[in-house]
Amino acid sequence: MTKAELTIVADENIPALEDCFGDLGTLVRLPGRDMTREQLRDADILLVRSVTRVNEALLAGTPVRFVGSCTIGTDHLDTGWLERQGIHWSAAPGCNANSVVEYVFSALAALNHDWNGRRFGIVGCGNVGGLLQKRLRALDIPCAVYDPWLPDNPDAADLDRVLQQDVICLHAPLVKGGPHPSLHMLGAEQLARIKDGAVLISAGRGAVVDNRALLELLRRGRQFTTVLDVWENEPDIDTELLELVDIGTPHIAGYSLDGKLAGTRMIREALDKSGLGVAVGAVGRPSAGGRDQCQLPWRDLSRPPAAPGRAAPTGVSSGFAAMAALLLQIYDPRKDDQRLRVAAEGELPMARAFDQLRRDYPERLEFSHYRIDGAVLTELQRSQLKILGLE
Ligand SMILES: NC(=O)C1=CN([C@@H]2O[C@H](COP(=O)(O)OP(=O)(O)OC[C@H]3O[C@@H](n4cnc5c(N)ncnc54)[C@H](O)[C@@H]3O)[C@@H](O)[C@H]2O)C=CC1
Ligand SMILES: O=C(O)C(=O)[C@H](O)COP(=O)(O)O
Repeated sequence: MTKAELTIVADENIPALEDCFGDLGTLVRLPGRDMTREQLRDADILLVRSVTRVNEALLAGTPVRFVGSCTIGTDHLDTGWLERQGIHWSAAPGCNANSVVEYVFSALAALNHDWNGRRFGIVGCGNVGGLLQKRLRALDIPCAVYDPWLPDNPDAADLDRVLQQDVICLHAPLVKGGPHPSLHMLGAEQLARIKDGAVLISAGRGAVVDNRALLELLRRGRQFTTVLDVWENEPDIDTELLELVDIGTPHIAGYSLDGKLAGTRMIREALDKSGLGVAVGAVGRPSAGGRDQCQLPWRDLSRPPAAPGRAAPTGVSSGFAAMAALLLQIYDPRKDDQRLRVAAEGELPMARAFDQLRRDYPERLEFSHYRIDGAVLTELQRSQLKILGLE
């Protein structure tokens, strides 16, 4: 790219855009869900999140040479087509993995479902599932892992065995072809194998679970607890399914501020590495130094938040509930669940309400920003909270 200034078209929901890309040229912010080819007529760089389908229909005939998705998932990118066109692309592997793992523990805390003494099943053991497995191992909690691409995982098991565990966490990407497709990997047959009393947490991609089959099962009164962060047909999710799940959230498991900023920063780094933009940055408008600015939010984040920076005693003084209450002071997924249920009852069509909740998502910082403040906890609980990231 040899233009003095680049045109960067970006999803308006990407944080720190100015900090991370402002030195390169003109930033055009657009709603990600509705981007059109016409809007990319002058774009050199396209920055998206998971809601923009990036394919021939969007990009053919545009000058876009670099596509960056500030997300872990890549199922919205037609990577084959991009590569055939010589369009450089990058996603942000692992950027919000910690946020998703914290969502899992927060959901269990919200359900007052003590993880001690339970057995976990993990489906998909990459950055998210792998981090969850690492935390569980540190907590001395057994787990079984189904990931057909990782047969040597020390906890490797087949899917059936994983579905027999007490807490089943789904973190597989959406894969439609190849030897191990994940589309509807949990259909009626697999869902029927989940034990009564178990907890199913789906935080990978919605269509890994056949939502209709799940709805049928829940309608028939199956007694396992369901936590859905991801849904089929987002943003127009099935509101009857929402009514029947125990916790339902609008695809925000990865929405810690830390995770979102990491996504933006990783894409800037990928752009720099690609060589498509660095030279332009040097001859472009005077800059305070793009990459340094890009670090700024990180320095800000290293300060404890104004309030609350501490998780303090809550009146719940014993057992798992005390530990759960502390975690819920930091992040309580039931608040996201409530907002989604209220939105589903409101005047906006579901799809718009779902997207609006995601766009206006409140700032959420990860556990590592918090310190325990004089709560009455056992040594075991303190060490568990430390493993989860609190001091
Ligand atoms: N709810 C949310 O907010 C978020 C959801 N995600 C989703 O979670 C997915 C996983 O994230 P990462 O672990 O970071 O991705 P990753 O790419 O690091 O790991 C994915 C793992 O899934 C495995 N896998 C592939 N096909 C599978 C199948 N059919 N069955 C079981 N495992 C399979 C792969 O071998 C790999 O180890 C992402 O692809 C994304 O779709 C990611 C971040 C946030
Ligand atoms: O990183 C991913 O993959 C995710 O699922 C994101 O957290 C989803 O966020 P949006 O890209 O849809 O804002």
